[in-house]
Amino acid sequence: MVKTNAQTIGTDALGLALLTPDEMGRADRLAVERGTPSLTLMENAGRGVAREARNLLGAGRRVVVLCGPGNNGGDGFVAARYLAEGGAEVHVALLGERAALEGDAAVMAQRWGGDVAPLAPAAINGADVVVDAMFGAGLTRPLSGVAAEVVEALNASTVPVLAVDVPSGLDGGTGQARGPVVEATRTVTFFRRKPGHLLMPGRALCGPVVVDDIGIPDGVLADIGVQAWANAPALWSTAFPWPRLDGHKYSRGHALVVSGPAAHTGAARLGARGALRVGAGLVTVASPPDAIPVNAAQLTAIMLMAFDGAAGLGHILEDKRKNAVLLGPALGVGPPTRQLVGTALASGAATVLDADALTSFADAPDVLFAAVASDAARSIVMTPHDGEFARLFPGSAAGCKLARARDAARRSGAIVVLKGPDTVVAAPDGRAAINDNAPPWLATAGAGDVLGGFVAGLLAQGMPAFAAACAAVWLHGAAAAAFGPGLIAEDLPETLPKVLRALSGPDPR
Ligand SMILES: NC(=O)C1=CN([C@@H]2O[C@H](COP(=O)(O)OP(=O)(O)OC[C@H]3O[C@@H](n4cnc5c(N)ncnc54)[C@H](O)[C@@H]3O)[C@@H](O)[C@H]2O)[C@H](O)CC1
Ligand SMILES: [K+]
Repeated sequence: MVKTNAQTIGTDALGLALLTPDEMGRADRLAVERGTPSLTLMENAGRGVAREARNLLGAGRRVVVLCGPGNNGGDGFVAARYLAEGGAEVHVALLGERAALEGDAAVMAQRWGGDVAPLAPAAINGADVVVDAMFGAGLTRPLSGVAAEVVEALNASTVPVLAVDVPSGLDGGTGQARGPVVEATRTVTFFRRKPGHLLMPGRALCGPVVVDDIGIPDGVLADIGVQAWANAPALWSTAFPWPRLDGHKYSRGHALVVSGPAAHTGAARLGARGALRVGAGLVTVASPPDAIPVNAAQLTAIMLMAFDGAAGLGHILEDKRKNAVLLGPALGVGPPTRQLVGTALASGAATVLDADALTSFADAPDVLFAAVASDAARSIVMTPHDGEFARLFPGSAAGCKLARARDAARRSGAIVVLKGPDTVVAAPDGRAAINDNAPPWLATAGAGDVLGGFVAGLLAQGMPAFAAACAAVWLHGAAAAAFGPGLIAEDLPETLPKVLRALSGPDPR
């Protein structure tokens, strides 16, 4: 087990660690300090690139390797050598002078021994596959000049492109491109993925990412102090509230979901259904008087309680068995909802704030953050989409999604789930998980309501907030993927059991 941030991450979660380009450079250096020559790292990296290029080459023969002026290019020279030794027709094109190459890259260029042409758009003509070894972790500014022209030619062609480490032009730390960027068919990277391999548009630009072991020992991760992970069951399964033989519905918590008025009750029922399906022992919808008939007509195992205003909600939450509350969807934006949020936060129950519960504080975020900070130990999760996020955290509206979510979690004191195709879950202490299993058809009305219910249901069962938010986001994506296109929000809770079975938790004890 590796202890990090007072959180025990199972050793099988080590594979989920995400390293920034700087952290990756540190991993390289630590590996060298521990006895693996950097040339060996590059040899191993280039050999893996050659393997992946051969896979893409298929029946073709002509490989063009585009090399940049640094060690990304060094990887390319190694790959060229292996591909030529394997019988491919290999052409290398280099940005800059061969004599200007330094260090490991210069050594590998020397070992290549074959011709090296100047980098130019025409270099890719007739290629059956192109290896993009121009820029990797050392990118410092947008591509320009001939590199930009080559990228433009590549993206206009249909030739398969294998990117080395990251597609040239992509910032491996942020997943963003500040200028021309290669649209790769596949990417091969080394030791661990970077946040930019999972964050959009990086994930789309990389294509499938292959992670090769090049001889860097996992032990370096403890020295680096990993703060970001890819979201997957290995990250949170040890904290997942699998049912126990001696359990009963009261031992599995009681989630409360606050309903909107009569014409806006579906969101609460979607959340409630999600909370029940994910395992909360009991779920109650708290309904304003005018919505009682419509909610009552549509609820079965989910219970119903009437409340009228913040005082009424406070009265319900005096019953501490209701230990998790979800509010926001379809409540309406304005002071009444702000009062409901204040009541929920004051109750001590684990709280999930979504939609209108967030937007209602758009003109006074610090009021919300003060209420959240009042009990920092409590489990509070915010689940904004980009629009709600921009209203609450206007200063963090642009830039790297990972950094924005972390900044928001630190400022608010809550777990922040910044939703999207690359949902980021961030904790105030800097821990973050990036989720990459959500299919595009998850973007459907009400899906966010179900996600809030999954979070509330896991919190009700006592799961720690960061782990609960990561698990809920992953289950949400997995249920959508399992169902397939044509998904509507109502299908998510009903597909969850199939996903939970596949997770195959420990035999009940
Ligand atoms: N043992 C090792 O070092 C290993 C390294 N790996 C590979 O190394 C690269 C990172 O190499 P690095 O030399 O740091 O940077 P790049 O090759 O990505 O960039 C080259 C060089 O280019 C300059 N530069 C940056 N941006 C631009 C730009 N827009 N236009 C022109 N020039 C630019 C800058 O000076 C850079 O230094 C890593 O990605 C791996 O592929 C192996 O993976 C493992 C062993
Ligand atoms: K590259």
